[in-house]
Amino acid sequence: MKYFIGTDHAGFEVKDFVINYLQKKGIEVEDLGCYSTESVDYPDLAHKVANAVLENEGSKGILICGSGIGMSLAANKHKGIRAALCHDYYTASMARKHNDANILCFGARIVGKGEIESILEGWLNSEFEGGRHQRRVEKIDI
Ligand SMILES: O=C(CO)[C@H](O)[C@H](O)[C@H](O)COP(=O)(O)O
Repeated sequence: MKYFIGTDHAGFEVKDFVINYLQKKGIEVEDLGCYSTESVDYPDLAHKVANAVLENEGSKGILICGSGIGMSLAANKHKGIRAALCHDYYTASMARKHNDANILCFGARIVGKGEIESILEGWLNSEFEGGRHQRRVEKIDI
């Protein structure tokens, strides 16, 4: 399973923390930017990660901005992307179990590193449950 990660300037400082966390679990991660705290526009990174996920079957993405809102809005413009803005273990877990989300978004100005670990755990420990949720997920794309 490969992950693509992207942040804007607000998310830049936690990016390495997330990458290290995933790599320690043996997960391959490709960093698509940004590469400094210089101000950038979150949609540019959201579109980059969304396209990478769509082009690489079975891959997933992580997008981090200040609130996580802008990243999720932009990524969800792509057909086939289900980007979930998560705040804790429960929301991250449900995003995988019920929504089969393929991009995890969170806000670096909202959650600290302890909560980020919980979000990543909730996401990584949870699998899509299918069944009635499959039907509902299929109704998302129009
Ligand atoms: O997109 C966002 C809000 O929906 C993100 O939180 C951005 O990181 C934020 O808007 C960036 O704000 P800044 O004042 O330009 O740092």
